[in-house]
Amino acid sequence: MSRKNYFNTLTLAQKLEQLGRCRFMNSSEFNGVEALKGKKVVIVGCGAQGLNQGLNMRDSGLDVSYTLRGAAIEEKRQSWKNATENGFAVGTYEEMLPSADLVLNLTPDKQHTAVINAVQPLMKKGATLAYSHGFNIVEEGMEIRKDLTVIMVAPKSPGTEVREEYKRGFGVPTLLAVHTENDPEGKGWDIAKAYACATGGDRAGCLESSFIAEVKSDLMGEQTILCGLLQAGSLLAYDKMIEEGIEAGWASKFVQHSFDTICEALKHGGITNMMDRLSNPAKLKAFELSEELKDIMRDLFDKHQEDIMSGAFSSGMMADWDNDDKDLLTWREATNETAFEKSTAGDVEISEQEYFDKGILMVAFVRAGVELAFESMTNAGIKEESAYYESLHETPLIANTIGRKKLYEMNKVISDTAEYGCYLFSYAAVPLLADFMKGIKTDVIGKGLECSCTAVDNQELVAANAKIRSHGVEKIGTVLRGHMGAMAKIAVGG
Ligand SMILES: NC(=O)C1=CN([C@@H]2O[C@H](COP(=O)(O)OP(=O)(O)OC[C@H]3O[C@@H](n4cnc5c(N)ncnc54)[C@H](OP(=O)(O)O)[C@@H]3O)[C@@H](O)[C@H]2O)C=CC1
Ligand SMILES: CC[C@](O)(C(C)=O)C(=O)O
Ligand SMILES: [Mg+2]
Ligand SMILES: [Mg+2]
Repeated sequence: MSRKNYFNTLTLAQKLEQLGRCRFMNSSEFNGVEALKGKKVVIVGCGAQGLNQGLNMRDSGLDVSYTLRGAAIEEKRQSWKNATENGFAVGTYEEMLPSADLVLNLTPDKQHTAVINAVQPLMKKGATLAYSHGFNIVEEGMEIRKDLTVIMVAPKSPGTEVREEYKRGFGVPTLLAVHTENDPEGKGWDIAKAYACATGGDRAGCLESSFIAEVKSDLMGEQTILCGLLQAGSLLAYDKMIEEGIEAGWASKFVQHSFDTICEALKHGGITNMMDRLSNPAKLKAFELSEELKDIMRDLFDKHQEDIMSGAFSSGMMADWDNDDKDLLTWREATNETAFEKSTAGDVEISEQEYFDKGILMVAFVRAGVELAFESMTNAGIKEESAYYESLHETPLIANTIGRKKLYEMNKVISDTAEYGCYLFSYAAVPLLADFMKGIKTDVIGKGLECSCTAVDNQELVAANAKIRSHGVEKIGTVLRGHMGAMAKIAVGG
């Protein structure tokens, strides 16, 4: 199939301008859902994002319905059940699209070209088409009818959390964009802002972004720290504990809940707070391991970012699409067959603090992964705010999915694009870390440091703390978490 990488058609100046678009939007810039009041919103697809965004938008007072491909309706597939069991009207493209004012394309990225080719001829003149990820526009060069407005509202979160946060009276950080080639009436921003208000995104923090900045950062986050490294770290940690004689049920439960437990500390106070949950000797050990991990994995992180920027990643994945998803399905099968995935969590108590004290290696994986992803993204021209959302901010949300049903759940909940990238990274990272893992013992995974003394060298501790706290992800994180805290209070009336 012939595809044209839109990003690669731009001049260097245009690429840099698009990539550098990133502005934190003030809450005074939003006017609620006004621009969409009385308009007909039709969502194509009712999966992870489709269902949860639709529920939020309806609760925000909008007229929301769904359109599904014919077979999904005839066979009453899961997407049909998702929509109808939640009381939404569902119809064919022909029934629903001609009267729609705003059409949200929330189908898998692989299907976008076919979906858009089927959907756009039925859309009325001057309607708006929305995406939650810009792959189709940026990497496949999809061209949309010139009378249609094209926007993007991309939640930086799995669909389940988009809904849960909204129900709490809040939302998830969201990137907004209007496609420069498709804003014929100049209404794109008003619609994108109203859409973000309807999903609750405005309450958590929105960035004025571009399709390009979203794609190049989203792909990087999901491949490396958000999914790829959480998968590699889980598999390596479990295998090591079994090799070292730790009881399998305990190891299984420990790995399943380790990242979500330690990332709760990350969510509240960044890497600094996560590391501060360790005793000083354990913190120094985690610091040393994470420095080593950063040295080993830096080139791999940079390669993923480079391949994303050049288009090599997307052409590789699209070749797999054209090959009936052979690599994706092989990796999925291999992941399901790993010892960790096949293990059963034991009926054992593990306290919250134990996840830190006995999981020094897991803390090291998180620090190394968050910092490397942030560094690779910002070195490539992605702005710090976007890089923060795609590294530190979203890691706890993805870790929660592993806590629910291990790697199976994570890979099911994320998009197919993220799942492919996750395997691509993790199946490169696991062998890369083989020698490092040979030196790992139960003092850093499974049992904790043997020595109970808390003495450390002052200079060493001061230097480690300074390096952790002065990292760019900590500085921008403090600012963005400050906005989120303030907005959460406003949203819940506190
Ligand atoms: N998963 C996530 O949390 C996130 C996803 N995104 C983006 O959101 C978009 C949607 O992803 P996601 O929610 O994961 O998708 P899902 O895989 O969960 O949803 C698939 C939906 O699309 C429908 N569908 C699949 N193939 C076709 C087709 N050929 N024609 C019409 N409908 C089809 C399915 O219905 P059926 O097969 O029954 O017809 C189903 O309702 C993607 O662009 C993704 O990158 C962005 C942020 C996070
Ligand atoms: C992290 C994966 C993601 O980008 C997301 C949930 O934000 C996706 O594509 O699923
Ligand atoms: Mg994402
Ligand atoms: Mg994604």
